[in-house]
Amino acid sequence: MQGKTILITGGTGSFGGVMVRHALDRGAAEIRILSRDEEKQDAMRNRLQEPRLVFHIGDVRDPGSVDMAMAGVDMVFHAAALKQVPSCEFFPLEAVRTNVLGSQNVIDSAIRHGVANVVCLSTDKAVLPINAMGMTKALMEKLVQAASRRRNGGGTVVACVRYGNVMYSRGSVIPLFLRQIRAGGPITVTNPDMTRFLLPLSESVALVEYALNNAGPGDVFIKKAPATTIGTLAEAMRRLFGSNAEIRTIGVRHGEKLFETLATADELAGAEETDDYWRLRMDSRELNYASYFSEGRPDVTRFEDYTSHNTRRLDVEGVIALLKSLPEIQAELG
Ligand SMILES: O=c1ccn([C@@H]2O[C@H](COP(=O)(O)OP(=O)(O)O[C@H]3O[C@H](CO)[C@@H](O)[C@H](O)[C@H]3O)[C@@H](O)[C@H]2O)c(=O)[nH]1
Repeated sequence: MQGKTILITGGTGSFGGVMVRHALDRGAAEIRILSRDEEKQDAMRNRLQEPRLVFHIGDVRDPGSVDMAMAGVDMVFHAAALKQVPSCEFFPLEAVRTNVLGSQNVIDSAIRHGVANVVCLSTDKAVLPINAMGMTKALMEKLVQAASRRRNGGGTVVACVRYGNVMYSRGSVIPLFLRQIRAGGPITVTNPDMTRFLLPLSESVALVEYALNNAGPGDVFIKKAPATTIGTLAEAMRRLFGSNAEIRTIGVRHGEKLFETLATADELAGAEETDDYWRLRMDSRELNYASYFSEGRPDVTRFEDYTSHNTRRLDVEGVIALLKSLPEIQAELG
């Protein structure tokens, strides 16, 4: 990132906040934020007081505003998205407009402007998707791969990262549980046996940087992560903040799964593994169905899906230790 011009779409969100600091530390020459909300931009501008930070009001749905922000950019982190599961269930076309068509606008603009690298942020909910948010993110991954095939591996490298629940991200369950504890309860648990992967925000930034440095066209990068049940998370929060608030089961929300899948057996069969990461290679075969029947993939059965049910499971103590490592929780504990 040293000396580079970086564009972060949706850059005023949780990810953007941490990535901006990281890129500044790494010596970025200019960081552009493309987002819709002038108030959030103003808050970030005042908080950081940083001349290398340049704000663009715009929307990934509007190709013109994307082009304006893209000129002269070296690398793009595409974080703009509709990401709340329930709201996307009620407004699926809005999710298509932002997550699918908006992503295509970003990819097209980056290729047209000769940007070196684009990293698109995807989610475990894009794997075997059942809700509109996940389905539109799955389509975003397909758009990345289609663009990568068309480029025949040259020019702009467009890749994805996929991760599970980012701990303490805006609008997510951990800050909600904390607000409920502060208010004396109840702590509302949808289903205590539901599991989710847990990823500190700092690790999601590290994953994006890893993808930036290692991506080939159309790759998807995954960070191995532990998981926990939501019942365990609620209990860990209660103990950490010395609360005896009631834990109340409220039932699952629209479009929710009991567990999430970060990668399927099929994907893992062709993947490269390191200690911390999986790199899923794009299936770069030609659209030539003759070869599909003569070149099967016998290795698929050696793997099983990588899910929040079968990954390393944290108990209450494990979750408390992870929570204590988060700067936001440290600030709350004082
Ligand atoms: O009052 C509540 C609200 C949520 N949950 C549960 O807490 C977990 C996490 O919920 P939440 O923090 O709302 O996140 P998700 O709906 O899992 O989605 C988040 O995590 C995804 C990755 O899996 C990202 O892609 C999404 O953008 C992000 O909103 C889920 O099991 C919920 O059922 C509760 O138990 N009680």
